[in-house]
Amino acid sequence: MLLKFTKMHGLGNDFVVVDAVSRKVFFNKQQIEKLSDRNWGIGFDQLLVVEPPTNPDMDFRYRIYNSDGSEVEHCGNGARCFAKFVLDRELTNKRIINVETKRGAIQLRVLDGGLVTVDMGEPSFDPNDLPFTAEPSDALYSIMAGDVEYFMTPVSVGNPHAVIKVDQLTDDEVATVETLIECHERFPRKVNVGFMQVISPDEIKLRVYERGVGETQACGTGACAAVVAGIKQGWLSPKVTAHLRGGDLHIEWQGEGSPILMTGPAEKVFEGQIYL
Ligand SMILES: N[C@@H](CCC[C@H](N)C(=O)O)C(=O)O
Repeated sequence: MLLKFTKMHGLGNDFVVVDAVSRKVFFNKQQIEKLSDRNWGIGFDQLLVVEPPTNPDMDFRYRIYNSDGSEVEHCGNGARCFAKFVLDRELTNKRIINVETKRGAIQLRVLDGGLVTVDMGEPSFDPNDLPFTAEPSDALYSIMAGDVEYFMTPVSVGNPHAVIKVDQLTDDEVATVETLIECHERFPRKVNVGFMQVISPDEIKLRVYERGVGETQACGTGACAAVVAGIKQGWLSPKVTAHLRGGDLHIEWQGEGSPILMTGPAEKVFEGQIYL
């Protein structure tokens, strides 16, 4: 089968986006792994599959797969690219788009100038929601990664994140987390790991080692998790700019009971076709 796709990115977090509204398309794990391979396939961090909604109140459903073939609940950078994709392809002309994801319903608002604001829903700090094996607590949680003890905040924004505050971001830390924290036995469904440096109450630097992918140029849900963790711990104010390797995201959270709002860009790189 010849598969038509669009290559997109949100701050360098890259995606292959497929229109499964106009024509049904299904992928198995092996196909996704092969397509995601940067030597043998197209190469991407996540595959986004745009489908018709199953709920009549929604405009679309979209499914998200990591490059290792695992299906995930939520993808912040992907949601913005999804909005640009459905508008560019004239699958909708709405600028407020309601979408079903594995995490539940999300709302996307396309702003003048092309930026997209995503209502990411409410975060949860309950370890059971990630899941993370621990008794709920307001303090930081200690976790051993090899010989090193890290102190982290577990956050679910639909997908699981461990947020670790560091004084200075270094390559070493990010490189060692793969098996040590992402696959730690206390995270039975694995975890995305964010290392956050607080620059001021409204500015952070962040690097994220993504579950099922590795370190990416940017992670939207990771930025949301880091900011809400920082607000909860009293380090950050409600509106924060997150500097990621690929650029900046603007995150707003007014506290318990409020949704997280994430604003950032979405770019198309090219269109292509490949035999599946
Ligand atoms: N790149 C994404 C997150 C994608 C999913 C993540 N790797 C997971 O497994 O939960 C983003 O921009 O949020």
